[in-house]
Amino acid sequence: MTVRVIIAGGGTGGHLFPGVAIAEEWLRRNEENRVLFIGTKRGIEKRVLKDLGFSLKLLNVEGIKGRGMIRSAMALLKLPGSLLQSMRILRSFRPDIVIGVGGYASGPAVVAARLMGIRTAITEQNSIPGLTNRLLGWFVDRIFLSFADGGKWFPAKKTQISGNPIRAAFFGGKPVIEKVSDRFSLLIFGGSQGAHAINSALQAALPFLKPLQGVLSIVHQTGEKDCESMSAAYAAQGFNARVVPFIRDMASAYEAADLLICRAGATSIAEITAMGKAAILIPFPYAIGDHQTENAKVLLKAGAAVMIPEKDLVGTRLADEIKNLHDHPSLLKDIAGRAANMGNIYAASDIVDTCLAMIKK
Ligand SMILES: CC(=O)N[C@H]1[C@@H](OP(=O)(O)OP(=O)(O)OC[C@H]2O[C@@H](n3ccc(=O)[nH]c3=O)[C@H](O)[C@@H]2O)O[C@H](CO)[C@@H](O)[C@@H]1O
Repeated sequence: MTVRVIIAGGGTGGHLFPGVAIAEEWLRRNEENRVLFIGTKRGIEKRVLKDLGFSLKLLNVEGIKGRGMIRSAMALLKLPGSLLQSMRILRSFRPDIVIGVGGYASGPAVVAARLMGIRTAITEQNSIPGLTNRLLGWFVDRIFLSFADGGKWFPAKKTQISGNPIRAAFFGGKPVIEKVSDRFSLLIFGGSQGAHAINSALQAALPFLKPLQGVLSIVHQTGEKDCESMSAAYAAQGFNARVVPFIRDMASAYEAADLLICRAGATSIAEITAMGKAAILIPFPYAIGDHQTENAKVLLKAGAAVMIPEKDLVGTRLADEIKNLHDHPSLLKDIAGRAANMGNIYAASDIVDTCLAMIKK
């Protein structure tokens, strides 16, 4: 049986990449299966899907919540148009199922599918869902949860705790970046868009990391804005670092790292645990319901990560945590081992199994 699947949504990597993981799994099952993505032109999907070999259709849709009265009203006015756009795409592609992965484009695409009698599902990566998914929960056939906690926002009989799907490269791929074996390798990144607070803290930490200068190997993803200034800061302090706005091959970057310094987005957490990596987590404190702190605490309680709340993020503290983990290899290894115990690499496979059963019914 061949299946035609639409993956709708994205915007940030935390929503899009679980969708990519599900798409990969459909194609792994049967290379005749067809997958189409629906997103927006401003989302990360526009920049990354083509290189991954996936087709993308764009909707003219924006976020409604938290954007001021006028912009919210304008976004609302665009909704009927994006619903019609979605229906045209669905009529032409004829999917067996539409899976919303969160983000603006998932709303109209999933509602259009529902109106047209096509099977629907959503994935919720966080323990506290965003507005689009909360509303879609009432319409869809199935809700796949990364965290059991997310369930309390949705009708219970539709939910399935599947875990957060991660791409195959994170657990079976061959690393292309060689690890520099005699160095202590840091991978610093701030979610899919970079994090100014982490970049600033690193700059402030560099003078205190001087004792490790000859030992550190650093890869730092800054986002677009801070790339130049961060490069200059490393050069000025005499550190050798590879500084980039975005990393395309994250699986290899994780693989080569001894220690990660990053936010605590749900998809980053799923990847860290699947790869069994030690991390210093610095949750983004303004995410809905402070859900990144909740994500980080799950690891913290299991001794599977170190956490620095952003309010405590100063150069000395960050440098001390890095030095401590460098100086105590057994501690680093224990943290990585406990993280590995929490990894779930079967989420995409479980989601595709359930979707197949829904389609066959
Ligand atoms: C600020 C905010 O609200 N962020 C949310 C957003 O985060 P964000 O989009 O940052 O998502 P995550 O941290 O969960 O995931 C980042 C994803 O981007 C990839 N990546 C990252 C950097 C890079 O250079 N290259 C790259 O490919 C990572 O491998 C990962 O797959 O979505 C997540 C999942 O809904 C939420 O939990 C986060 O709270």
